[in-house]
Parts: sequence; structure tokens; C-alpha cells
Amino acid sequence: MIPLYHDLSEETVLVVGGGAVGRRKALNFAEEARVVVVSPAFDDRLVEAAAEDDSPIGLVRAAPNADSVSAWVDRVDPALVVAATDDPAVNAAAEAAALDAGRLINRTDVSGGRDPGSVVVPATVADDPVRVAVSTGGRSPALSKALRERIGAEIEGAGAMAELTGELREELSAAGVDPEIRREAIRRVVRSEGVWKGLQKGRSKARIEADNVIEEVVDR
Ligand SMILES: C[C@@]1(CC(=O)O)c2cc3[nH]c(cc4nc(cc5[nH]c(cc(n2)[C@H]1CCC(=O)O)[C@@](C)(CC(=O)O)[C@@H]5CCC(=O)O)C(CC(=O)O)=C4CCC(=O)O)c(CCC(=O)O)c3CC(=O)O
Ligand SMILES: NC(=O)C1=CN([C@@H]2O[C@H](COP(=O)(O)OP(=O)(O)OC[C@H]3O[C@@H](n4cnc5c(N)ncnc54)[C@H](O)[C@@H]3O)[C@@H](O)[C@H]2O)C=CC1
Repeated sequence: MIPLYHDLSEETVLVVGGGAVGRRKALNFAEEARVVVVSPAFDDRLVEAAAEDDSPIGLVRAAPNADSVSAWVDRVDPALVVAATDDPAVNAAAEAAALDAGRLINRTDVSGGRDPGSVVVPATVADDPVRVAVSTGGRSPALSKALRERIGAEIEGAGAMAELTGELREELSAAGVDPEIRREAIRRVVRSEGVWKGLQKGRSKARIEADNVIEEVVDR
């Protein structure tokens, strides 16, 4: 499986099943998308999240069976369906309905043997705009979670580094610096211990360190 980052803003995600797993998926996707959860009962924390002002999460109390779940796909018109009930027959029907309608499907109750269009949700950790996603190919979700916790410490400050170097590459481009020299300068900045340390002290410290690194390659 090849990891891809998918922009779900302006899209709707349909979560079938509102238990602990449905709640985790709903909260995750609600960071970006509208989320509709269809279930006969809901996890308490999901109810709280849906009750917040301007919550992107909508709860619909219903218990579709294997025959009627496709009607919810038609009605909600989601980009992605998450099958998160504790009934494998309903989850399988949700999968079939999503694939029939040409939508993505996340089966939460199976690990291997996926059809095209079937996606897994990785463990993710972010220092925005930097995001790292971990999957074990469905083999060990608990390991994905444990690795995610370790990687969190590793990427501290990466968001600020992304912002700084994003700005520098724009400035160097605008100044007409030869592209190969610009790339070398940026590659050195992201590997510079001095710049990483500078970021801990603040943006302007980091900027001074970065300018020193850039001076080594760019004639300005
Ligand atoms: C295939 C996949 C499909 C999908 O959901 O996309 C899937 C499937 C299954 N998970 C199961 C169990 C657990 N899942 C977790 C946790 C997470 N599971 C997530 C993803 C995935 N889970 C996809 C593969 C990811 C990969 O490739 O590694 C994470 C990463 C992302 C998320 O869901 O948000 C999230 C961590 C979030 C975080 O970062 O915190 C824990 C740990 C815990 O709860 O503490 C346990 C218990 C311990 C264990 O079993 O490992 C079971 C067995 C159910 C049963 O026993 O009946 C199945 C079904 C099966 O394996 O058949
Ligand atoms: N992907 C993952 O990370 C994990 C997946 N699982 C799998 O996910 C499934 C769900 O796990 P939990 O959320 O812990 O179970 P749960 O029992 O807490 O939640 C199941 C939810 O589905 C709802 N439901 C039942 N029939 C329904 C129907 N016909 N239509 C809509 N909703 C219906 C129930 O009301 C309940 O809210 C498990 O069966 C397991 O196979 C379990 C743990 C982790």
C-alpha cells in the first residue's frame, strides 16, 4: 500500500457505527471534513463533540441493515465511508455500497485482503504543517500507535523549520538565485544543527543561523 495525503476539506465522511472506534475515526476526520455518523447508539464523547457550537459532526440515530446501508451512502454523498459497526455483515454491505458508488472505504474490522478503493487510517502525528503517518500494513495497529508516540518527540520543531525554509525558498527564488544553488542552500538549512537549535530560541535567532548557512553557498 502506498501512503497518500488526501485533502478532505469541503468533503463529507460517513461513519457507520458510533462506538469507540467510530468516535475515534469521526474526531480524526472532523479536523478537516464534515462528518455524519449513523448509529443506533453513540459513544458519550462523540455526543459531547457533536454538541459543540459549529461542530462539523452530525449524529443520525438509525440502525441500517445490510440492505438499507447503501441508501445512506446515496443520501449523505460522502467521499469516504468508514465501516465501524460491530456487525461484520453491515460493515461488508457498507463496503460494497461505497465501492459501488465509487467512494473510498475504510473497513475498521479487517486488516488484510483489501479491494481497490479500500483505505486504512494510519496513526498520525503532526507539528503543523508537518505530518507523519505510520502504518504496519494492518499487522499491528498497537505498534503504529506506539511508534507515533515516539516520533512525536522526534519531529518537535519541524513545523517551524518547514515555515522558515518555505519562506527562504520563496525569497531565494524571487531573488533569481540559480535553482541548483537554491536547492543546495535549502538542503543545508534543514540539516543544520545550528538552525534547529536556533528555532528553539525563536524565529529571529533561527533566521540568523539560516542566513549564515545560506551565505556559504549563495553569493548575495
Ligand atoms: C487495518 C486498520 C483499519 C483501519 O481502521 O483503518 C485497523 C484494524 C484493526 N485495529 C484493531 C485493533 C486496534 N486498533 C488500535 C488503534 C488504531 N488502529 C488504527 C488503524 C488501523 N486499525 C488500520 C491499520 C493501521 C496499521 O496499518 O497499522 C490507528 C493506527 C488509526 C486510527 O484508527 O485512528 C489507531 C491508533 C491511533 C493512534 O495513533 O492513537 C488499537 C490500539 C488501542 O486501541 O490502543 C487496537 C488494539 C490493539 C491491537 O489489536 O493492535 C483491530 C482488531 C479489533 C479486534 O480485536 O477485534 C483491527 C481489525 C483487524 O485487525 O482485523
Ligand atoms: N480499526 C480499529 O482501530 C479497531 C477496530 N475494531 C473493530 O471495530 C469494530 C467496532 O469496535 P468498537 O467501536 O470498539 O465497538 P462498539 O461495540 O463500541 O461500537 C459498535 C457501534 O456500532 C453500532 N452499530 C451496531 N449495529 C449498527 C448498525 N446496523 N448500523 C449502524 N451502527 C451500528 C453500535 O450502536 C455501536 O455504537 C469491532 O467490531 C472491531 O472489529 C476494534 C478496535 C480497533
